Amino acid sequence: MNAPSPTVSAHASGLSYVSPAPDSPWSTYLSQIDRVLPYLGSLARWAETLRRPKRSLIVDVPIEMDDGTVRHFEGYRVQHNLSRGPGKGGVRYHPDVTLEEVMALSAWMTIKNAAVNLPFGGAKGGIRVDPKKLSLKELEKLTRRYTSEIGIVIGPQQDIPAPDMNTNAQIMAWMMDTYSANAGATVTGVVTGKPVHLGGSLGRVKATGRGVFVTGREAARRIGLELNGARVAIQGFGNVGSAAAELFAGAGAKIVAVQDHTGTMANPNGLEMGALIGSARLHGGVGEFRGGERIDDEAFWETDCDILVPAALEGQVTAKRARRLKAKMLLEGANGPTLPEADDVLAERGVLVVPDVICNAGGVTVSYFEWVQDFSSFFWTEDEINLRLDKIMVDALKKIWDTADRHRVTLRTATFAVACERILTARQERGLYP
Ligand SMILES: NC(=O)C1=CN([C@@H]2O[C@H](COP(=O)(O)OP(=O)(O)OC[C@H]3O[C@@H](n4cnc5c(N)ncnc54)[C@H](O)[C@@H]3O)[C@@H](O)[C@H]2O)C=CC1
Ligand SMILES: O=C(O)CCC(=O)C(=O)O
Repeated sequence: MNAPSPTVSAHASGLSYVSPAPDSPWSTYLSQIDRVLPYLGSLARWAETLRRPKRSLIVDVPIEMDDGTVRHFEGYRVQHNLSRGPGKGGVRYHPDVTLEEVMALSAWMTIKNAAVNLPFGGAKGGIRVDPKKLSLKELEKLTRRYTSEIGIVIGPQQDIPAPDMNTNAQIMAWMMDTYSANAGATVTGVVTGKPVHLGGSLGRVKATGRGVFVTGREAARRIGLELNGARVAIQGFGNVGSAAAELFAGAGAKIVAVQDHTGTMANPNGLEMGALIGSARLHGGVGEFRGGERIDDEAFWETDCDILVPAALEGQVTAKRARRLKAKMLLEGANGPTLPEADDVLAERGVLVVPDVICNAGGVTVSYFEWVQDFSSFFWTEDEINLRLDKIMVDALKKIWDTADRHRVTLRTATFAVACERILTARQERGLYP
């Protein structure tokens, strides 16, 4: 009898990763892989490697709450692919986090790290929790216990977490401290995105937004769109969205609409960035800002703009919304914001999509710089970091653009082609026998 095919055995194990729910992040990722296969030549025979995570860890994270009760949270760390180096990718705290979502986020890290040629595989982690409902003490306990639980798979040479949605430098500091306490020595290189006093890198906080701006500026130049005076709409005003907004405004663009979980604010003459950032900080979101008009959340997708930046959650750009967009260019600050069907609509309508796996790679690029600086204990200036970041992003986009022209495909498929060639070549060269 023939051995069962990997697909059959994955089904038999009860995992959902072979037939995910339509429009789920993992199904979006699998469809992106299907689309790149014709451009991989003989390397396509290794494609199954990309369709299954190397290692998925589910952990139970019990903590004592401030009222004395004990609550259990579910946490994850998925290492999607380790062919090119240690796992690398952020940690998300969100009430909707699932294993399947973390699988997709870790897979996009594999593609992203290869697209900008960082010596990393892809990984991601998360806890299903609404951190806004925890006290600071509960948040610290949760982070420390989660770090101890995933301590068996992370490490500066194994897998290096970093911030993602609802996590930040303070959370990275607690993770570093817990890992170090368990290891019996300070190990700064186990996470990136740390505070600068603890081995963090200058420039990391704004690096993802900066990468969105730099790729956006390059793409705009190539399609003849003048940034000075361009109208930009942004969904998500957290780490990524707010940093990108500031840089676009600094280049003379008008931020005409901003949406976050507290509402959507618009002003066709441009929202004043300093005031908006101050108000968002004070009120925990943009919804209380008085320098613009509050509009219906769904109307955001019809904003009269040149550039639209989704910088919040996955699956936001549906086919229906894609048909209504007025933007000439979509810059994916978020991971996985566009569904495959919407990609097709946007391509048909001639809307340029700069995909997540290159557009938001600025964060992990500076995380790589941080990891290198931690190893050498020699720290660079912010100017050095920004210069190196800009060069990596511009060079990577050029290669992707050339690939898109050569194969006559979208920038997303071209980014996957560049990345998958690197990943699968590494896989092939490592061989099959341990
Ligand atoms: N932080 C980083 O370095 C990187 C983040 N990303 C991606 O960028 C996206 C945003 O991440 P961060 O800015 O770090 O997170 P954050 O936690 O700093 O901000 C998230 C923003 O999204 C908004 N948001 C949440 N739910 C929303 C909803 N239903 N509708 C509209 N807005 C909503 C929040 O209000 C907040 O403004 C995520 O997709 C993340 O994976 C990608 C690369 C690196
Ligand atoms: O900085 C990092 O290591 C990862 C950032 C991240 O999670 C992402 O790019 O989606």
